[in-house]
Amino acid sequence: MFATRCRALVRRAGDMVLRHVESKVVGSPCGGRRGLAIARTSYYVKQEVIPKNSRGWPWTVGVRQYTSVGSGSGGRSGGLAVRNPPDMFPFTVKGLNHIAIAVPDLGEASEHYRTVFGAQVSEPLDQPEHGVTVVFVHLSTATIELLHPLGHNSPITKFMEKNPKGGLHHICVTVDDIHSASKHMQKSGVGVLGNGEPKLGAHNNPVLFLHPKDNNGVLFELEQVSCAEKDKDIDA
Ligand SMILES: C[C@@H](C(=O)O)C(=O)SCCNC(=O)CCNC(=O)[C@H](O)C(C)(C)COP(=O)(O)OP(=O)(O)OC[C@H]1O[C@@H](n2cnc3c(N)ncnc32)[C@H](O)[C@@H]1OP(=O)(O)O
Repeated sequence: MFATRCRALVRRAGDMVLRHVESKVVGSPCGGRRGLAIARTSYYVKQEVIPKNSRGWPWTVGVRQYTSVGSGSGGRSGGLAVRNPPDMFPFTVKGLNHIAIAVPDLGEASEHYRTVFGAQVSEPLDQPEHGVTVVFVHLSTATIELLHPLGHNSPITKFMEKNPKGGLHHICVTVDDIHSASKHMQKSGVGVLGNGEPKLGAHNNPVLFLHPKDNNGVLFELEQVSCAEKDKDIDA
């Protein structure tokens, strides 16, 4: 019922939006309870489907961002012409997961974000597989991961030597299919660090890192987040 109404509604808004919304909402493997559908929709497609209760329609379609549209030639966003990713793109970036900052003193940094930014901060968590200890700083919709070297072979040791006061270390984005993402990166000439196989990260999800020299000098982490986990976030 939800899928049918959504399809019918979206059809009114044009072919490009129809294809996008169908692939993300109607075809979503995370489909389920209707009450969550709106929240899930706006999460996946970045506000392209906006809840609205006028004229008996539960939703209306508004075009805000077109960065994750999977097909069609493009559209307009905020008055600017935008181009869509290639057709049949092999994976989807669902959004920003966290931004990591390497710090020389975890306790001091946690206290800084707690008392200066008013953030909720977690206890330090050792990640021996990754050679770091992390603290999560929760800032409403954004999470900062504070990093400090752990053990003798930490991958962030050199970074700390070059940036003794700390610095922006990496950006982590959530993806729906980390194996497809990894294959696509390698095909595109982007170096996947390590042996190319995902490891479990601090959230117990599979993660991979991409070489900074292939991404404008920025180290990227990809984290695959399961549907169940997203539902937990939406419920919270
Ligand atoms: C717990 C988990 C989670 O979130 O779930 C985590 O966060 S684990 C977080 C920690 N784990 C990781 O970072 C894993 C992936 N990282 C790595 O494999 C390594 O850190 C590399 C990125 C390959 C860098 O290795 P290393 O520092 O030993 O090599 P290197 O000094 O020769 O660096 C090679 C070039 O990359 C640059 N470089 C190094 N680290 C960088 C960074 N974080 N951001 C931007 N550029 C960076 C260096 O300046 C250098 O540039 P020039 O050549 O121009 O001088």
